[in-house]
Amino acid sequence: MRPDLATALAEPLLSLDAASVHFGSVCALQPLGLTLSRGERLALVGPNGSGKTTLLRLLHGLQAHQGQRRLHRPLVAAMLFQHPFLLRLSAWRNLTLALWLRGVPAPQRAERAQRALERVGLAEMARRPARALSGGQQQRLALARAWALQPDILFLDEPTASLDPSAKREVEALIDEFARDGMTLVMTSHNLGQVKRLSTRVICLDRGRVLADLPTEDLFHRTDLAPEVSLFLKGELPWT
Ligand SMILES: Nc1ncnc2c1ncn2[C@@H]1O[C@H](COP(=O)(O)OP(=O)(O)OP(=O)(O)O)[C@@H](O)[C@H]1O
Repeated sequence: MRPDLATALAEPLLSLDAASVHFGSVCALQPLGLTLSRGERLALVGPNGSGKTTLLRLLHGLQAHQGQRRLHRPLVAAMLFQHPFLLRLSAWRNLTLALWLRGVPAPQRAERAQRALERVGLAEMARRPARALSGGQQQRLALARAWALQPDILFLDEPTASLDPSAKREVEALIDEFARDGMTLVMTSHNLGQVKRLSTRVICLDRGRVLADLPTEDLFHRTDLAPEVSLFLKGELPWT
C-alpha cells in the first residue's frame, strides 16, 4: 500500500470512550470504546434489539449517552435510512433543498444536484415527484442527496433491507463506489453477504454488548471466534 494512503487510512475521525446508552431501565449499549478511522467501512451486526441502530446513532452524534464521544476534526456526516425520507417535491427539489439546508451557496447547488443525479443514474428523473419513484430509485435519490453533501462519513441503517434483489445490487454498487472514492462508511445490516461484500471491519453486538470487533475477513475465516459470534453467524445463514 502507498504510504500516503496508509497514513490517510489511519487518520482517526471519531472515538467513543466508555460510552453507553440507557433508555429508562433498559441498557441498550454497555460502555464501549472504539475509534473510527478515515476510509474504514464498519458494519454493525447482531440480532434484533442488540443495539446496532443505537450504536449507529451514537456514532453519528444523534443519541444521548453517558461517557465520551469525541470528534478528532470537524466532520460532515450524512445518513441513509432503510426507508428514505423524501419530501413531496421533485427529485431535483429534494436535492437542492438538502443543499440549501446545509448552507451550500446558490450557484453551487444546481451544479452539485446535477452531478449527484448523474452519479446515481437518475438525471432523467430530475423533474419527477420523488415519492412517485420506485423503491430502488428512491433509495438511489437518497444516496444522491447524501453524496451531494460530500460527507466524510456516510451512516447507513439497513440501506437495502426493503429493496428487491436488482435494486439491492444497484444500491450496493453505489455504496461501494462511494467508499472507493474515500468516503468512510458505518452501516447496520442483517445481510451477512452484504457485510462481506461492503465492509472491512465488523462489530458484533448482542444485548448491547460488543462481542467482537475485527476485520471482516476474520469474521468469516477465523475458527476461534467467541461461541456467541459463531452461533450468530450460523443463525443468519444463508447470507445472500
Ligand atoms: N427510543 C427507545 N426507547 C426505549 N427503548 C429503546 C429505544 N430505542 C431502542 N430501544 C431499545 O434498545 C435496544 C436496542 O435497540 P436497537 O434499535 O439499537 O437494536 P437493533 O440491533 O438496531 O435492532 P433491529 O435489528 O431490530 O433494528 C432494544 O432493546 C430496544 O428495544
